[in-house]
Amino acid sequence: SASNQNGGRSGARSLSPSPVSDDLQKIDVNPPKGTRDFPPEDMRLRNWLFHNFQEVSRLFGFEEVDFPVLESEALFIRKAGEEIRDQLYCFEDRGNRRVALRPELTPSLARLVIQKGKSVSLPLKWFAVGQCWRYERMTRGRRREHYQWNMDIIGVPAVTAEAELISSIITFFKRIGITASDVGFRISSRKVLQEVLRCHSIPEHLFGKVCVIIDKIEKLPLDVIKNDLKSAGMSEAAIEELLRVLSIKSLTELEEILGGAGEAVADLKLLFSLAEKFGYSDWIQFDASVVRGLAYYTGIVFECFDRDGKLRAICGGGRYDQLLSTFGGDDIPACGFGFGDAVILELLKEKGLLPPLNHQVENIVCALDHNLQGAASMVATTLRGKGQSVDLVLESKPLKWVFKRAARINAQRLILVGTTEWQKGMVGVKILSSGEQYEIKLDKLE
Ligand SMILES: Nc1ccc(Br)nc1
Repeated sequence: SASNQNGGRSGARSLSPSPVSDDLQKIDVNPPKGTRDFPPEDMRLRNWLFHNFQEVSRLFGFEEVDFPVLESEALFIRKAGEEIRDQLYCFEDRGNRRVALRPELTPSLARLVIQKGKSVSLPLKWFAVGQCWRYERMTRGRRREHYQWNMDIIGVPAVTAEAELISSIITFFKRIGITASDVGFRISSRKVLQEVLRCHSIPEHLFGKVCVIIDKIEKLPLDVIKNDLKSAGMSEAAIEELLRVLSIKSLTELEEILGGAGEAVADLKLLFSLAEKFGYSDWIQFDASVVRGLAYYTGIVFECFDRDGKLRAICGGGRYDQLLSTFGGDDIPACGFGFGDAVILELLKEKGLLPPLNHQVENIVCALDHNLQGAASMVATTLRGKGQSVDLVLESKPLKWVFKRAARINAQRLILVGTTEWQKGMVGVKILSSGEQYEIKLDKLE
């Protein structure tokens, strides 16, 4: 027989609504390419990590700030050929504005400092933990978002600020069990590059572009680096001298080449002597090849690496004394770092240092009769009022189910609300670890 639109026989009118309407469609339940969900077990690890970020920031007297994930694209448009620019997650909004998902936090921080102007007193010590984005066309399976911890000191020209920032990162590492045997900091100053470029009369405006090219020295063949430097306007002689200086691994040798009068050597010597006083000399080394890939750094730059050499940089940062003035703000010195949430977790996994983090609830409360559901809600509310966590069983369930759930949520106590006990104003308590059980007046329960 002919089937009607509901798949039934002709003449027989289906009373139920059509099984499949136009609105229903099977959606992709995975998150967008390059992004992550945080189911409870991953969220617990993320919260643990962020709690340590926040605790260290508190120990160092920093104030928390945040900014919109969506920013004007103009904040990130720099002409130095940075990867961060090539991968900008940008679009035109419905108001025809060019906007971007922030790829980093520093420009937003600079914008807010300028916005605050004279209403804030320097130095500012601000920190943020925020999601940052990049759009990689060729998703080589790489992520398009990560969370970054940033700490920034605004208004301090001396390298005491950089020494403090490095100390904060080391404090974080110590909190989570990472030692100087696991990781190290490579430290240099872009003033090294600057002094070499000046010796060869390379114009200042090429500085950022040259730094971005040099940052790729470990990732690209040397002849590509040389060609890029030549295209950027450097002579063969300047390139050779630059590469020679970049291979220096000791401050003594650097001083021999650059002399002791320049800012680069002075800054680095002071930083290493402060490190001695902080007690973290074992964590750091001078390495002239460190330049970092952001165009706006102007002085000390540093990055943290895993000594086994298996992972990408764990974090990085430096001084950016010109950024605020390039945004039209005053000439205010600044330095900071970014610390992503991904590589550190890979390192902790490598080192067997991931913390055991289970869901835990102090109480599971269950009515033994459906007429006592209200009473169970009162018990739950009483306990919650005393700061106790409660998983309230919300439907009539067999006790076997309740015990299974109690085990699954790592409940410490089972509170049973039964008719006989409740008539006496009492509830049943079972300590799930020991099996001990007793009855108690509700107002005595704590
Ligand atoms: N800048 C940036 C943003 C997002 C990811 Br994932 N990596 C780097």
